Amino acid sequence: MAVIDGVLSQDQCRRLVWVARCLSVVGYRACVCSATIFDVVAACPELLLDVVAARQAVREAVEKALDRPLLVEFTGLVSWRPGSEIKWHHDANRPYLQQRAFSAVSYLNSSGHDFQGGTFRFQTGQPNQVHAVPGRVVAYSAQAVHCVEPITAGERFTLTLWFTEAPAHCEDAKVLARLTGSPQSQPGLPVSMWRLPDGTDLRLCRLAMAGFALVWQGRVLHGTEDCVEQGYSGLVPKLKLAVQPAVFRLWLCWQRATAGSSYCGPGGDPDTAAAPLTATAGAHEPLEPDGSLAAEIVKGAHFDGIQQAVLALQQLMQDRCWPCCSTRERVCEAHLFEGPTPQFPAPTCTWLRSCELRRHNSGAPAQPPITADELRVAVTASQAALAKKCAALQVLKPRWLDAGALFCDESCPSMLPV
Ligand SMILES: O=C(O)CCC(=O)C(=O)O
Ligand SMILES: [Fe+2]
Repeated sequence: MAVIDGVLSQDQCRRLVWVARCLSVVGYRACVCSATIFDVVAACPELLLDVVAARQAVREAVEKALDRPLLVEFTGLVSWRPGSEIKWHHDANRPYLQQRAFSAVSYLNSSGHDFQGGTFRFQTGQPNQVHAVPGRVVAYSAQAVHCVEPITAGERFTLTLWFTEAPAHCEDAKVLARLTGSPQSQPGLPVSMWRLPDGTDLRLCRLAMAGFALVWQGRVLHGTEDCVEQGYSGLVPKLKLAVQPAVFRLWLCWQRATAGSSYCGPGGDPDTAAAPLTATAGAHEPLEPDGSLAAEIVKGAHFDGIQQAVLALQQLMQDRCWPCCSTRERVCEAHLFEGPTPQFPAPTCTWLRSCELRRHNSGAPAQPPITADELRVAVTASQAALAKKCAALQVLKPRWLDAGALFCDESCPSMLPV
């Protein structure tokens, strides 16, 4: 294991925190939100520049410290809110994670200052604990047992990289494929990954965050119910997809209930979080919707099971609107749906040149690194494709996107890299 300081600059950390705030969604574990590199590609490809530069700096620092070449298998920005923790575990503890060889967690903000708790501990060896300092990286074998103590206040941000030595599991080719629009199959996660112990189904939360709901037998589903989970083709009546602003408010309640006071809505005040939505997205609807409130059933959209519905919606939205639908991130959404076309700033091109996405080392297939021009073309193409898809998807646009109630954390850097 190694603790390396100063890998990322304060400014890089600040920008990554902002990217995480913009794009992260529920789905990893309770009270934790995360944005994978694919979420960044999907929602706002220009923000990839920050992520790729940081990812490369961390990879190089870890390769040097561990004295071996590494391939990135997973890149994620993670926001840990009060109530979150991970008990003793190692990072390759699932049959489908056996390719994972090393882990590197980069801290983006400070324990004791930006958040309380959240100490990282190793079960054996030295150092046995690591405190978060912006720019600090802790790297360790994926087999090393460690934990993160509960976060008790504030929000803890990390950039988590997992490394593999198996070229087939390297993430880079998939990132490039996404950027250039090549079809990319998404391996399904085991259903258990989507369920919280209280029965809350994170897929339904994601749907709700996007302003959609699944309706079955006239009522909105909140938790997974085995009868609809199975996805057997004989399911009658079928699940229906509804546009459901009231469910969105339910999600806010769930988020508040699980995250305590950490949920930071518009203006930063948890109690006012729902206000702009109430004003614009169905002020008269009671908090607990029933099936009759699923006002706009999207015509013809019915499914045999939750996973099928979620995947279909995801595909329908071309994987693109999906991750940018959390409440605090309407800046990005507006940017994507309604805002001016962002310009790709010239200075970043020079900067990009050093940021190869693709590795060519011993085991990996030899590929030339992506050039700034190639990435620029890919980004432009993906933005154009996005604009077209969004235009075609107006019918599915969640109502609350019309709210125009944009907000921005004052500590945010400007929307575009400079
Ligand atoms: O955030 C950290 O310090 C470690 C996170 C971790 O152990 C994990 O995501 O598996
Ligand atoms: Fe871990």
